[in-house]
Amino acid sequence: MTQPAPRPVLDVRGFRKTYGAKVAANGYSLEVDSGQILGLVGPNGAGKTTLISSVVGIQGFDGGSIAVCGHDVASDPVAAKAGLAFVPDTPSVYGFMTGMGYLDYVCDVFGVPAPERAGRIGGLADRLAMADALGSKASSYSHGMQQKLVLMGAFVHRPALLVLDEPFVGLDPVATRTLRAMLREHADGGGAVLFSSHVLEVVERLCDTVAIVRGGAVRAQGPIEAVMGDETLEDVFMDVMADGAGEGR
Ligand SMILES: Nc1ncnc2c1ncn2[C@@H]1O[C@H](COP(=O)(O)OP(=O)(O)OP(=O)(O)O)[C@@H](O)[C@H]1O
Repeated sequence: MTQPAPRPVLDVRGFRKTYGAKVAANGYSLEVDSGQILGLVGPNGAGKTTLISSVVGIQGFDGGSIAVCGHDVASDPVAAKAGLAFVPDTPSVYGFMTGMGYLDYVCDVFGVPAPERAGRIGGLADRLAMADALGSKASSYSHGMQQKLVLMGAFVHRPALLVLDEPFVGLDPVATRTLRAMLREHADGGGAVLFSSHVLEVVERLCDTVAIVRGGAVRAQGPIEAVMGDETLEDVFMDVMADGAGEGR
């Protein structure tokens, strides 16, 4: 990133989303500052993808506001999207494009200067063991390779905010370790990260802050040490699940 991002990089206030009678987000707030990684955890159907979909602008919402780098996603969506990259839970790439063609396309969309592209792409390809694959069509890639390509596309334009839905699913152990390091470096370089995961050990190791959602509500959030106290994140998660068991998820 060339300029320090405004604080907070992601500002979610009073976020409310319903699907018919189903309340998938009940009006909660959360923030991610520059330098921070926020882990979003919760059981299946808790509302994690709902939040992420609204943050990245692929789904509207019913109440509250979301701003990325100070740009409101509803009233200024292009500016908000220019500041973020999104990695969905299922990689979706154009199979007819080569990996290099896809990355070049992403660089075009986000205005990555041409002289910088080869260096950035080469560096990411080396780290994620994708150098030999970029000349092949994405349709020939395995699931994990497609995931790596989408990750490369997210990192290549150096967004202020990285939003990732279950980013570790499908990655091999080496790539998992590499991605953890890349997310940490992104934050340490002044970026912000929001990601969802069911792998609590990864969240515990990697994140600065955590939000535990259940039934469309944030049940616990804050600095990860404060949320965990003397327990593991798994213990706290189980406490949250047990508390109010029988409520809708
Ligand atoms: N398009 C939709 N139409 C109706 N209900 C939906 C829709 N998308 C999500 N929901 C409901 O909203 C709630 C939250 O779903 P969401 O996908 O956000 O959960 P999640 O935390 O991402 O779950 P998972 O961990 O299983 O991916 C669930 O009850 C789900 O059934």
